[in-house]
Amino acid sequence: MDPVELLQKTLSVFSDVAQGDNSTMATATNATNSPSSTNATPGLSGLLTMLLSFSALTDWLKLFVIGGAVESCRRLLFSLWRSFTQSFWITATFDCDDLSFNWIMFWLSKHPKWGKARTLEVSTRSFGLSSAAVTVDGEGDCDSNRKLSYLPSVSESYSLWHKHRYMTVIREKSQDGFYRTVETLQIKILARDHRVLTDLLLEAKMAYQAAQEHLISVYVSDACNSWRMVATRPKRPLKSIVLDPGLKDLLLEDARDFLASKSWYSERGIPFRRGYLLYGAPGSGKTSIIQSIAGELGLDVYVISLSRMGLDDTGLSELISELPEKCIALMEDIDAAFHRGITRDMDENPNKPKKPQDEREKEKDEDKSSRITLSGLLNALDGVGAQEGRILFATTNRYNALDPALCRPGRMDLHIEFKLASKYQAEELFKCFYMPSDTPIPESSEKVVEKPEQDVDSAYASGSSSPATSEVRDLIDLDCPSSPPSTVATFSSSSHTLTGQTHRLRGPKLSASHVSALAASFAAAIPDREVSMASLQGYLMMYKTRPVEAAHEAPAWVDRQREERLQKTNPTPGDTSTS
Ligand SMILES: Nc1ncnc2c1ncn2[C@@H]1O[C@H](COP(=O)(O)OP(=O)(O)OP(=O)(O)O)[C@@H](O)[C@H]1O
Repeated sequence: MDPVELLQKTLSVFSDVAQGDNSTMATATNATNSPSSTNATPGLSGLLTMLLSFSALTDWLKLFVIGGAVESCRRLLFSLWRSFTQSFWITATFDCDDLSFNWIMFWLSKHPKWGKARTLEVSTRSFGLSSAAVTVDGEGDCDSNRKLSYLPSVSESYSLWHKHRYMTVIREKSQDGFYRTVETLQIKILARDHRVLTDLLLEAKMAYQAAQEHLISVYVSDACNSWRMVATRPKRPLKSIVLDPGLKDLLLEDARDFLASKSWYSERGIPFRRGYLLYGAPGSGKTSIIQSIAGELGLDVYVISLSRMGLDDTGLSELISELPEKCIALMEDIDAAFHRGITRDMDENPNKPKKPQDEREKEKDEDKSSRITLSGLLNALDGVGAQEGRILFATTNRYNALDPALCRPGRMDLHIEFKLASKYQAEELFKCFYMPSDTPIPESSEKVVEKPEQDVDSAYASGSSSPATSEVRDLIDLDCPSSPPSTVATFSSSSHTLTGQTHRLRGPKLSASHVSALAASFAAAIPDREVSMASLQGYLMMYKTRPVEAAHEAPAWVDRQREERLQKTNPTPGDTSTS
């Protein structure tokens, strides 16, 4: 039909309808006694009849159908095109809560692209790798392994080439349901083969692990009972911990052997878990040896705090079942979880003044907040949900207070006592402190004592300026055992030859044999099993750069310690200063 004709018809219909309506209204107004509304019906019904018989309607319908089909085709083609183009890309998204996010961000931070980018983010983040102070390139002391890094900016799209592959990078930040800022990173790689992404991830992970080589990661549980990495700690060298002969090897070899025996355990149907209970005097090295073993075995440490507010048996089970297969789970002061209220101090010293009221109230509140029961702990440790492959270390100062069920083999397989310092430990600790860094510390002190004790005194009197021998290839180096000697300004004082200006270079030059002699003299002054290794360390710290004095003053220090202990156990009436 001709459009003009169509328009004319439509207009005439509308005018008919309008006329019909007007006549209806006039009839209703003029003839009130016999209101007749039937006059309106012919108008509407006429319109409907006309519309239905109207051939244009079919044309309209055709128009809708054809239009709909065209739009559907357009959309289909568009999505096909998108799928086609996407088939050339691999799109990977990394969530900030996932460990892979750290790998890829660390890898990105090392990419040269950001050194030239015009828009970028400057960041001091270490991605869980280091807590060292941040240094900027060109800064004086750039030894630090933690540098200011350049990263892609948020909400910008970047393109870069890596190993002849084109990729784009987009970082996004948003808020989750808890108003927490969540960050995601999207990497699109122009490649069809998935191996490209796997290779990239592997590369990022290896780079991350290489940077992590000297660190252990420490995880704690959050309020949602998920593990969260909170810190990285430098690996503590095993040789820096002095225990009775054989103890370190026993622990380390046992743990190493366990990790290598998965099939042995499964063949015999024994749960693949190992527990160590380290108990004994405070400050005797329990925590330190665990940190060191974690470093030696390359395992991360998962700290299970049984007294954490809100943690109940279910939460504990969840946490333990979510431990990774190879890790160290650490429960410190395991006795405290069930015997709070009896503090160590009260145990050791019944005469100790009572704690203030508010502190006791706080402790009571903590008691209420911890909902772990012994049976809950026992089930979590070796119930059906307990993780396989984990090594559990538990420490306590009150061995006898522990429930036998907790200590039984299967839960705690090895019980190792850590005692107060022996003479042997005192001597070795002294050597650890003062032995020139590249001199191996001999295992047995007896073999290396070359100088008689009077030599020590005379050395002290003469200012310890023993001539440097070929054994002394480095200065006494406390902080950085493996760092090379720096240029040194040497000068003599009345008592010592002091060298350099920095802390680590201020020690007197002593030969290994001289240090051994001083160590023997020191050990002779330290009574067996009377002071803790932590107090010995504290004492030696006061003489960081004065080994001769440290050895010489030791007897007086021991006397003072004894006096203090005596005072603590028998305080003079009215004296509240001891704490
Ligand atoms: N055997 C040791 N060899 C070297 N250093 C030690 C030794 N024992 C303790 N120390 C030093 O004493 C400090 C405390 O040690 P650590 O925390 O390991 O003791 P602990 O037995 O776990 O104490 P607590 O039972 O109070 O937790 C650390 O700084 C550590 O360097």
